[in-house]
Amino acid sequence: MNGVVGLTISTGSVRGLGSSYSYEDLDKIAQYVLTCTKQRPKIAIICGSGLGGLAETLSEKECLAYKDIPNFPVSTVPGHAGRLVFGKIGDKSVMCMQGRFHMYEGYPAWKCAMPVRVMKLMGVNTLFVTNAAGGVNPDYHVGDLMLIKDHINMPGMASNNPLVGDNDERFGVRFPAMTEAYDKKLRKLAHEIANNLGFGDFLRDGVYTMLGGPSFETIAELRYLRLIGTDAIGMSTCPEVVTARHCGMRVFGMSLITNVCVMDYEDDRVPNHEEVLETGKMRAGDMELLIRRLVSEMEDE
Ligand SMILES: O=P(O)(O)O[C@H]1O[C@H](CO)[C@@H](O)[C@H]1O
Ligand SMILES: Nc1nc2[nH]cnc2c(=O)[nH]1
Repeated sequence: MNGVVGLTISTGSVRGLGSSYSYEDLDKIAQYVLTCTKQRPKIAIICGSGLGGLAETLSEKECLAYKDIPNFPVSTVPGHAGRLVFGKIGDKSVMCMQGRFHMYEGYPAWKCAMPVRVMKLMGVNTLFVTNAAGGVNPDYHVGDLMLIKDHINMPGMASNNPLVGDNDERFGVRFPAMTEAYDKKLRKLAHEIANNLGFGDFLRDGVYTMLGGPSFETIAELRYLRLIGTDAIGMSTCPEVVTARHCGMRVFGMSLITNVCVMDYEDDRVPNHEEVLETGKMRAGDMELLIRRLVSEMEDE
């Protein structure tokens, strides 16, 4: 397959840390992907666990399996189809990742986020990230939609930041700010649209925390996460968002609360991935509607 684009992965970071894909390697992947679609999207959407249905709603749909893209990772998790879907929402070209990469699959943080750099090199300037998450905030209910206003990147705090390693200034600066990781204007517009759609009762605004997974949290861990300001907990998203902000992309994030996080030793409920996927089915339609409206109504960058 490498022969398709003549891509061999180059030396990588001098100290063996961080991405082993150079700017040129990623650009070859981006140019290859562009040969597989007539769309030239400026908007990309990463679909979380069980949330890939949004990609099915695109018009003029074209699909490209990750396994058919030279040097692209592959999805290993149920609920992540493992393909790029190109098409249109209204008159806007978009691309969806129907399935993302997680650190618990064995991918380092930079590799989880590597598709974001490919998107950037394809011309994308706005990234939508969605995920399935557990509700840590006791006021949250299963089926709530949470607009992500900020995140706590736990793996990143332990040096599993996707930007670890040599910095290529063509992507961004060595020390990027993350104070406004999630675009305020898009969040405001999403609130307005959600209220018009009658979603006010189940729309939240909160802080997403990423843990590496794949085990769900202990009760003591959940109590700690709440203390530090977590509203929703998951195992993804932060590497993608940090990488997107590093290369100057505008980011909008949304979590679907798929399960309650049990924080009481007397409570026998346990989280499981099947429940996560089931909740996705229950609320996915509303999430899709909100994102489609947002894409249609937002200003181009
Ligand atoms: O974050 P996404 O990919 O939506 O998936 C979430 O759901 C899975 C656990 O059920 C984990 O992968 C967690 O991160
Ligand atoms: N870590 C974590 N990830 C999730 N993804 C969906 N639900 C959960 C959860 O409760 N915890």
